[in-house]
Amino acid sequence: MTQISSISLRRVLDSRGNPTVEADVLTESGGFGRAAAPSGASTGEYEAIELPPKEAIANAREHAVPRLVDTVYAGDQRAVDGALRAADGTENFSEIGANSAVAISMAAAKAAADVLGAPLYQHLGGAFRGENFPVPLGNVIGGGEHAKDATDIQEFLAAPVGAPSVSEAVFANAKVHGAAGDILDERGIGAGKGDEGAWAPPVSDAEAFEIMDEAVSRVSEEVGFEIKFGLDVAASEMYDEGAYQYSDGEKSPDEQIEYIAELVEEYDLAYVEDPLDENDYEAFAELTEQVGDQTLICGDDLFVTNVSRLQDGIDQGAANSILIKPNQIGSLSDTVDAIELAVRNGYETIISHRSGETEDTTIAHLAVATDAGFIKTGTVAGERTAKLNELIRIAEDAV
Ligand SMILES: C=C(OP(=O)(O)O)C(=O)O
Ligand SMILES: [Mg+2]
Repeated sequence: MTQISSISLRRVLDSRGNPTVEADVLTESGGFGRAAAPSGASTGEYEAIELPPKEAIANAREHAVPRLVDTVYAGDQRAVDGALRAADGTENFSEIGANSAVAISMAAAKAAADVLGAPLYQHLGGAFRGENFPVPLGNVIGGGEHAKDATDIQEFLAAPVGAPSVSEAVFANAKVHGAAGDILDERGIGAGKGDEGAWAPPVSDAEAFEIMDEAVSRVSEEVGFEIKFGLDVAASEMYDEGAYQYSDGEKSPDEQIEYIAELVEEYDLAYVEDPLDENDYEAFAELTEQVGDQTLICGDDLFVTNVSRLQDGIDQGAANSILIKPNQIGSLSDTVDAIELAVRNGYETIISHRSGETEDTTIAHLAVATDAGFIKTGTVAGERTAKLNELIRIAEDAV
């Protein structure tokens, strides 16, 4: 029933106005799935390879499509992803492109769900998936690689940890974004927005902390539940010549550990992603030792959704949570392997968007299917609200 009968690949626009790969998968019984690859700007050194979309599409048409069509069943995700791996023949999808691979992989899952008449989260998670819903982490203020002349730290994220429901959490994050805008106005600071729709004001990180702190406490008071905040430092992007390069000077790795530990204490941060360079497992382990019982120390560029990098982290006690981005590794099976390894070892999982996104909502389903504690998918902007609104619908559907 779910045998793949055709695959179409095309270029579509992403939220930055760049082309990306979209895949349609059809099954012999008429099941249909469509998915598009997102794209990062602050990419990790060890991510699977995103090829220019024209090249990725041409190579996937030549090598992957013939192996899948009339042969593989969309309902057998391992077989789909195994065929993609075999067609590619490299460790990092550099032949057909992780962008083509992940689009086909996700579209096949959707086609299978369509045949079964089940929502994607149900197909991926099965009857025994957990009953929890992820807490959305919402990017409110940001800079780094996502906006020029703004903060050094890439993302200041609202974390509505006390929200009684997904929809209240989603609306709370939007309110925090609004409150941060008000506070910027009150301070006479004009701000544009970065790639993910977060405010990108020309302020120091210290001022951004003040604004975030004020915004979450205003909204927390209004909605009546606890809202914390967190960071994606994206520290690999600032690491150069053995030090972290901030606008107001540099910090050695030891100073960086001390600085982050102080921020965790001072602001009671719920979440700190990539506070250290992607090659410095030892420093991650040191920071995790110091503050890992108070906050989530998350590896994004550190782990790149890759089981072998995650296993190294587990062995060394580096971080206590992992950011999960399907396009960093190139297939849903590899993604789920990383999630399962994390869960078996007590690492929290945070399913994440990329800074370049489309209307695709797969990550909302994946987060619910795998019982992830958190989902990072922005706050405002259509390609972000696509996922958040889907989460609200899933929560309604799942009761
Ligand atoms: C979402 C992120 O940005 P990008 O997609 O640019 O890597 C991130 O770093 O977590
Ligand atoms: Mg990151």
